[in-house]
Amino acid sequence: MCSHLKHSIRFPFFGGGWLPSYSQEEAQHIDEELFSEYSFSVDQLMELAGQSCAIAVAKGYPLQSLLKSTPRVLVVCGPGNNGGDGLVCARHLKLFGYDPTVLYPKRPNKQLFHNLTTQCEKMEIAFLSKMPEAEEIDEVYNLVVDAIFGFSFKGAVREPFGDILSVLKKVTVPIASVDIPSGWDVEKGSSDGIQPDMLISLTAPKQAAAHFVGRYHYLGGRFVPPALEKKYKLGLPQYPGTDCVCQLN
Ligand SMILES: NC(=O)C1=CN([C@@H]2O[C@H](COP(=O)(O)OP(=O)(O)OC[C@H]3O[C@@H](n4cnc5c(N)ncnc54)[C@H](OP(=O)(O)O)[C@@H]3O)[C@@H](O)[C@H]2O)[C@@H](O)CC1
Ligand SMILES: [K+]
Repeated sequence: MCSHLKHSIRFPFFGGGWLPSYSQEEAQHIDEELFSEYSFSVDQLMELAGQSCAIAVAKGYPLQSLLKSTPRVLVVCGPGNNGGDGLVCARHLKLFGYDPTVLYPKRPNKQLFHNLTTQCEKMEIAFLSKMPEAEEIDEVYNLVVDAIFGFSFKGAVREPFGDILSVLKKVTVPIASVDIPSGWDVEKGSSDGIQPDMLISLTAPKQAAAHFVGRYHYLGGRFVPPALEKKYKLGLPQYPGTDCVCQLN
């Protein structure tokens, strides 16, 4: 376990101050420790993470500001826990009055993901069988939630996600990325990757967040116990009041 952070970059956050960012390995250690030492379950943290993503989306793109006549949002979910955050986010967006549609092309055979999928279906959230073309997305949806890959993404993108990311590079509606813009190297970012308008960093920003140039950067996942924050020198900002997201830019 590493509790000493060697590679943090610092960047300013809303209201003043600085926040360190974390390497892929550091993010994975923090994640593991939350489950092993602090006895959280994945379901618990995923619910809080996904709900904070929905709240950040609602703050950045309020219902009354949407340009289309129906509040449709496309939520693209990947095969890991980032995709699970997307399913939770879709469910909470529905509760907030949005009309989410989910694309979930590679579904892991695990009870957690079956449950999250059923919960969405029972809330009459539609699932697409294929990725729409960029023009159709621009025409039908107000924004896209990118929950394809998070901090475990590595190497060249494998299909079907290569094609999906190619479409997302062409859309002109805003993209809100969960934890990391999908397809970006978790530490170095990607100059020719998708360029989200919103990034919701979970627990703490990863190093790639330093390359984010969109309008809204939120921190979500207000579940870090103080002792863990101290051990990893997370230096998290003060969340306002009882809010579970904090705007960083
Ligand atoms: N403590 C926290 O902060 C919390 C974090 N949470 C969330 O968890 C996220 C991390 O989740 P994670 O570890 O499951 O991995 P994630 O990034 O979703 O992707 C793994 C999947 O992607 C695949 N894959 C990888 N590379 C690929 C490639 N090149 N091309 C194609 N596929 C590729 C890989 O496939 P495989 O290697 O199995 O084929 C695997 O199936 C984190 O970012 C945050 O959103 C919250 O839910 C809870 C609290
Ligand atoms: K993502």
